Amino acid sequence: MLTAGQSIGGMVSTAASDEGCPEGFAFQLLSTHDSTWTPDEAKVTLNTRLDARLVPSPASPSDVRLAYSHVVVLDSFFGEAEREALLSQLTERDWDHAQGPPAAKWERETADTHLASRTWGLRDHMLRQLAEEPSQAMLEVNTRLSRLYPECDIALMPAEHMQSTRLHRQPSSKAAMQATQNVKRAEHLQSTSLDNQPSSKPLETADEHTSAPCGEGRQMASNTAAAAAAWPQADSAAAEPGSGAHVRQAGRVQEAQQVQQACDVSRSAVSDEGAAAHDKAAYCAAFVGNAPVHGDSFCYHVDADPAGLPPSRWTDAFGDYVNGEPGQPLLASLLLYLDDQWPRDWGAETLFLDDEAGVGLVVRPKRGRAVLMDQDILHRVSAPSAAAGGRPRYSLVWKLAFLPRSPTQRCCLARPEWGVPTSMGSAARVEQVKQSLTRKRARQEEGNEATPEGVLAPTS
Ligand SMILES: O=C(O)CCC(=O)C(=O)O
Ligand SMILES: [Fe+2]
Repeated sequence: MLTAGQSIGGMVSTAASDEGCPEGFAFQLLSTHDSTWTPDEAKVTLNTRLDARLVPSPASPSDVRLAYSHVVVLDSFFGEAEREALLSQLTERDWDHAQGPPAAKWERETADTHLASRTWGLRDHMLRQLAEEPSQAMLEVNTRLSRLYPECDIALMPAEHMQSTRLHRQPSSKAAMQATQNVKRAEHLQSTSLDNQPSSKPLETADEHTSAPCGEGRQMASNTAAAAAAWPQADSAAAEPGSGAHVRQAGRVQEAQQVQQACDVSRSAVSDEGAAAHDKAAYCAAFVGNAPVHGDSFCYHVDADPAGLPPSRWTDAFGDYVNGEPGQPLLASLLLYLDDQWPRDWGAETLFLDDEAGVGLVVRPKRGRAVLMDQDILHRVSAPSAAAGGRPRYSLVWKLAFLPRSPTQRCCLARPEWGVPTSMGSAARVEQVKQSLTRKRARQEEGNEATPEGVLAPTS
């Protein structure tokens, strides 16, 4: 374990220590093992950036920086041995997948938001096992990831510390909470808009979210009455800094309505069981298992956004910041597709959206394929087509925090050795502005005019 203070101060240690940190707050670094794998074995199929925006950046000289969200697709990141082992671990060896996932390990209690429909997700005991007893295959994946990003320490996202620690009144209505969240989102968008758009633009964007049948956040299973009791969340909370809209929620549906933004962690359970039936502590997982089947429906969500978390041990330690801020943990997800084969016409692609620009990306499930994404990017599963029959499309997602080793270091999914990432949507527009500034600067230098200043300096 590594404490927040240690990692961010550059004092890397694997000993558990809470010294100088909020009570009980410690990172669980990825466990690794010996491996012969080298990073050049992975094929970089996609290295892209979207969601360009100017954001406050206390660590940057000009107090603002140009932020992007990244999506990286790596093929041959893991081998057949790891894929088979992981799929067996999550199902059963020789399981007949045409019958759906095994009920002993999966339950149909997971949703993108508390309003969204339920789909298959791993049961709590499986999520715990993934976090607490990593299998050989997981150790190999962890090792490969750590080798790919040797300059950062990589930890499981401490989901349990990202839940609100404040007690609040019950919300007057879900709609009120949602509206407040969207005001928060709108404020965030306004403060970060590159085009200096009138305030109606981001607010419209926010309203679309309010009225959409699906809200934000794919949520995990089996959080409990304890979650609702410990972290009730309300309209008053939503109005406070740090309780923004981009948090995935945890909890069975009744609690989720109360907890609202309690915890990220991808998918949430929405069981019919009453809250009183549960007395164990809420379990917020750093893993998510997905098994979408034909007929399911999914919603765009972000996995987590450090600029919009409710007050928690996490925000006590790190405050509110935009993902990718120098010196702060980068929240990123690693997704592995686990099916042996997945023909194109079976669908079930992962979709990524640059909301501002209204364009996106499609990533097809493929054997040995891994996707790395910043957690603040809008994305969703798409359901398998009828052609897939009852067969689920399996994915396993690691929720991670990439920890910089110095206050100025910025962790980034796009590795320098892969070249400048392809810019899409709002990032492509920014690229155009940068090019025109570069041309203007060249003309000004020729004509000896003043040069425009540098927040648009190229970064990945
Ligand atoms: O499996 C996928 O395509 C995406 C899953 C996802 O978004 C999640 O687990 O948070
Ligand atoms: Fe997700």
